[in-house]
Amino acid sequence: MTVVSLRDVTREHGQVQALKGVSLEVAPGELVAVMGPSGSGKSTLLNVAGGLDRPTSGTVTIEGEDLARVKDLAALRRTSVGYVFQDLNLIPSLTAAENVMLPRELDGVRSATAREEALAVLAEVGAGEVAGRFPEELSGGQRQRVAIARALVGERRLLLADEPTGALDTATGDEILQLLRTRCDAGAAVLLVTHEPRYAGWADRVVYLRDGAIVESSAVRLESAR
Ligand SMILES: Nc1ncnc2c1ncn2[C@@H]1O[C@H](COP(=O)(O)OP(=O)(O)OP(=O)(O)O)[C@@H](O)[C@H]1O
Repeated sequence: MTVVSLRDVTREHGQVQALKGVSLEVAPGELVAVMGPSGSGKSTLLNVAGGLDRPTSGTVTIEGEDLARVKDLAALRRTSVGYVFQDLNLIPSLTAAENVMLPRELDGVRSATAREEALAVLAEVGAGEVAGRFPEELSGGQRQRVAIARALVGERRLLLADEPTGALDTATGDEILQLLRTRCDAGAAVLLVTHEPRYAGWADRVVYLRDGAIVESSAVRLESAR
């Protein structure tokens, strides 16, 4: 079964057609890079795919569930979808571990269990030693790892990453991509927005958007990039 499927999706903002009939499916274990010029609809595609934004027309399904029919979309998002945003959105008054625990606690997982899970996933992303620190005490790369840990916790099957390598140096960016790739190889589906051909080289498939439409889709998976 595909993890996420978009069928003939449009998204209009007033006169602006951010997406014009996009169809896309991402399977378990597949990393799809989304590329295209600024304003081509990449972030809109990601938001619609993850149920953060609703399409004007067309259908979005996550693990077979039509998002238009899901009663508790927030709960589905918390259990199935992990987001890594450009601006990270870490909560400044919470430590790294508490930030990672939060989505699990919102799902009713006991604090002690949520903490154990958070510490395990922070260790997995190489941020175990900063678990007790607040976001402002972390470097950009550490913050990004914490944000990724928060997206991974709870074994969510769909990961959406919008320029997760942002302003990071190449070595740190490669490590972040490696983390996404590892989760993907373990069965998650990943949609990655990137401007960098270097990072698209980690993908199984690259989808190019222009003016809200997919203009090209190509298999890549350059083994030499890894
Ligand atoms: N809330 C909104 N209201 C009005 N227009 C919007 C809104 N969100 C996006 N748009 C417009 O939709 C189009 C697609 O925007 P989107 O952010 O998806 O592009 P993008 O490819 O992610 O761009 P970038 O690479 O610069 O982040 C743009 O023309 C943008 O101005």
